[in-house]
Amino acid sequence: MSFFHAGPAPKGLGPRPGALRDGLGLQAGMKVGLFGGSFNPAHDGHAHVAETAMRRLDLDRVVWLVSPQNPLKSNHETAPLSERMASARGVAKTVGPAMIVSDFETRSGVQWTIDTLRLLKARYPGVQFVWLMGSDNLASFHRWRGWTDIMHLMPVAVIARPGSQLDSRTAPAASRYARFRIPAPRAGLLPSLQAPAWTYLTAPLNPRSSTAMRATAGRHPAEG
Ligand SMILES: Nc1ncnc2c1ncn2[C@@H]1O[C@H](COP(=O)(O)OP(=O)(O)OP(=O)(O)O)[C@@H](O)[C@H]1O
Ligand SMILES: O=C(O)c1ccc[n+]([C@@H]2O[C@H](COP(=O)([O-])O)[C@@H](O)[C@H]2O)c1
Repeated sequence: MSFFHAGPAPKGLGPRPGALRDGLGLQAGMKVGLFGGSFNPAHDGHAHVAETAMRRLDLDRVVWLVSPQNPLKSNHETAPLSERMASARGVAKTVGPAMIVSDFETRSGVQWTIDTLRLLKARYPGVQFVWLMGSDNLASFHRWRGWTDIMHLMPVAVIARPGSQLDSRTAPAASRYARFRIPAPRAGLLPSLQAPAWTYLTAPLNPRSSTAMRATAGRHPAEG
């Protein structure tokens, strides 16, 4: 199992003996954010999501799950996994030692988030997981495979992203699960709640996107 801790484990939360063999080094009782992404490349918007979730949900760890390939995106622009892992490691390091960057999905041969989350829940029964995503993904969440199963599997925290806030608040997933929404000031309770439970964390916003970074990187210097 390949994984990467972005620094020494925080004091008192180091992996127990044998934890490295388990893969991610997660221990029962930990509150852990699962942050899936293409990270093509990673950027400070991702750091913003991880930091916001750590602070507002009072998490012990955030696992950056570098996806083999978003099943809803075209693969022709997706950089090799090794490059995206390196990119995610570089950015995760800026957030701190509670970040874990993992190719768990590739190693496990899964692509759909529902399968990933079921595997992780089965493997770490005592861990309190929360699925993390930007609000653009809440807007299209009803198109994900088994999205209602995801809602019933673990709590979900949505971090506001510029350009998708209105969309996501009126999204089918938001309406369908409106009565399970936890007000943001009580988001610290989320990891310990039984699913379905979700929250929407607003402001401050970070405008960065991988698409914009790829566009800039691809532009000829003379184009400015
Ligand atoms: N600036 C941001 N603010 C809030 N959430 C973000 C931000 N950037 C990315 N995310 C979230 O991070 C997760 C992984 O995103 P991803 O790796 O696809 O980056 P991206 O910038 O959205 O990429 P692309 O532009 O290629 O679609 C998604 O849940 C996405 O919503
Ligand atoms: O399982 C699905 O149907 C599904 C559809 C779209 C995206 N996802 C996951 O959502 C996460 C964010 O994807 P992306 O490409 O926006 O970074 C990543 O872990 C994807 O595997 C999952």
